[in-house]
Amino acid sequence: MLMLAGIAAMMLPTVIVGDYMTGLLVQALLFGMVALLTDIIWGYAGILTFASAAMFGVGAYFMGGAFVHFASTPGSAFLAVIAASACAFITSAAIGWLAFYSRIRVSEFYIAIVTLGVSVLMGQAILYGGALTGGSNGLSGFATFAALNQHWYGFVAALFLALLYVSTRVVRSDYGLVLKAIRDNEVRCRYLGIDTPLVRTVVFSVANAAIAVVGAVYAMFTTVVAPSLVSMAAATNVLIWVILGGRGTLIGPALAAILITTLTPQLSTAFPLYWQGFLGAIFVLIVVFLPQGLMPFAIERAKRSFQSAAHKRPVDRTRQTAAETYFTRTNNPNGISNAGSVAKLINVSKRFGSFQACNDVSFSVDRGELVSIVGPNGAGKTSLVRCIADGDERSSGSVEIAGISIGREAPEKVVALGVGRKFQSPSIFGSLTVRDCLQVASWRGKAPSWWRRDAEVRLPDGAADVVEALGLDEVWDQLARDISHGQRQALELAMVLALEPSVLILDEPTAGLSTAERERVGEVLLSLVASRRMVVLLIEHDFEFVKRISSRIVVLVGGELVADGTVSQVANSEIVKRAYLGKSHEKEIK
Ligand SMILES: Nc1ncnc2c1ncn2[C@@H]1O[C@H](COP(=O)(O)OP(=O)(O)OP(=O)(O)O)[C@@H](O)[C@H]1O
Repeated sequence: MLMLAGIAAMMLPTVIVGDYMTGLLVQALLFGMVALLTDIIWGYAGILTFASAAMFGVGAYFMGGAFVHFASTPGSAFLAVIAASACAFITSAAIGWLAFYSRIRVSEFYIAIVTLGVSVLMGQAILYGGALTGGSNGLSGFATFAALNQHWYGFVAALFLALLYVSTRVVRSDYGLVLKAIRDNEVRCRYLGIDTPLVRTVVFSVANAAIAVVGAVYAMFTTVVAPSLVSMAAATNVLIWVILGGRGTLIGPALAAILITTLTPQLSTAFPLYWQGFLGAIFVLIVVFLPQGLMPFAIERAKRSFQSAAHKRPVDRTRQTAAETYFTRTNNPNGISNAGSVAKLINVSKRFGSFQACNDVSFSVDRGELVSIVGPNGAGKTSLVRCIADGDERSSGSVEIAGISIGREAPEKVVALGVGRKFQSPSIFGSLTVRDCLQVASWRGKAPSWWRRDAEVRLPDGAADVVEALGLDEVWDQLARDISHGQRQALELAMVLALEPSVLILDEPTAGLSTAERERVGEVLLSLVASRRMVVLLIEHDFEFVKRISSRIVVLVGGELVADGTVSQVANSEIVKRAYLGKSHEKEIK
């Protein structure tokens, strides 16, 4: 019903404007769809792509080619759509593989360059495609389905609304939450077990296949396909629509594309000399003064006026309930191996060029041990734990988790073995609420829904304890970037605990916390070690705290392991007093 009402509303302009303008609106809606899909790729999956115009061109040329070289029948149109979307999907998957998976490991930034290169290649293939593509003249004048512009408009408006509906559902679903999390902090996502290269490649490929379908519809409607469709100017135009409309808003880029496409013929006729310059000036002004784009600006303004109106209403205290009403506790211990050593390091070394950050470090940790790794600044503590959480980090040696070597596995695969890592500076998702951060963490690598949003956050006991003990329930609906440093530390700790790791790596988890909060973190850790028989590897500078909660202490100095023993053994060790704390601290150790 809503869809029909939407189409009816969208049909209104065709009653008012003439046939020419209706035709222009059809094209504008098609470009609006391209802008919206590009926004999903760039604004949500964080892939700056120059390939949208090329994918659009692929669809248009497949359709034009099918109609010119075969027949203008529904059957050939259907086959052209299938072939075009398959071609766009496979090309995009290849780009994704090259950028995220291959041994070449094209860096994040260079995916933009790869898409640019692929666009240029496609443009050249079309230009020199001979009779198949019509060369520089393109393909034109082919027979298509006889329909009035108004009918085309109805069909394309329905497509537009369907795409808008599906896209909105997807970005508001659990999957959309993962996309936002990846856009915010991809590294944290990988350390939560999310296969971000796969997620991004899938989104890139599916959205590009959809863009090719839009291109095919464009060819059916206009009966003209020309190399200009895949030119650099066309590629840049798509990005301009997205920037002007506002990345990550879906409707914003679509509206920008529709507005610019419909205004261009009129304004370029009225002001032939100034129109392009005028558009360029608007673009520069928006990039400088509204870098988020027009739509987020409008939404922000609307929100502010709504909030100031809401401010005048009395606060509804019944909403300020404890977080327990928002999350449920789960208890699914992830089956820690019965093998004695849960974490085993064998001759682990880490080099940065010629600099040796860790040298032949070997030790193992058994279930139920809380081992603190201590040492002076620059001793190699963080470098060492990075080697445990990411198979690609160490230069030599091996790491085993519950008897299984981590090999050269990426962090998301090491997480699946039971390793959870908290970073030195809190690594969270700033633009998500505390609740959403915990929800993303609570999926533990399971595939989130593309269509629905889970209303419930299910947290295991350890994470739930941190939420309650460190007051995260009080900031449950606040954006993570707006909470205090201590709360961010607590949030990251709770996120990592939501993974129910068998090996928990904590890099200075209490930095920035008050003494009382430190005590509470210590209690939570001790209870996890006692009740879950978890392994905790803790990097901590506060030696008093270390002494109180550790079952063992490992000391690193200059990348070498210089001591490994119980608290009393290490605290009384001469080498540790000299190398780690210095003579003046001897009293403190005792
Ligand atoms: N990416 C890098 N490139 C080059 N050198 C690095 C890199 N990361 C760390 N290092 C160097 O490796 C050494 C060990 O660093 P690391 O961060 O592991 O020490 P740390 O014991 O954790 O220190 P802190 O207690 O200050 O965090 C330092 O000298 C550091 O400068």
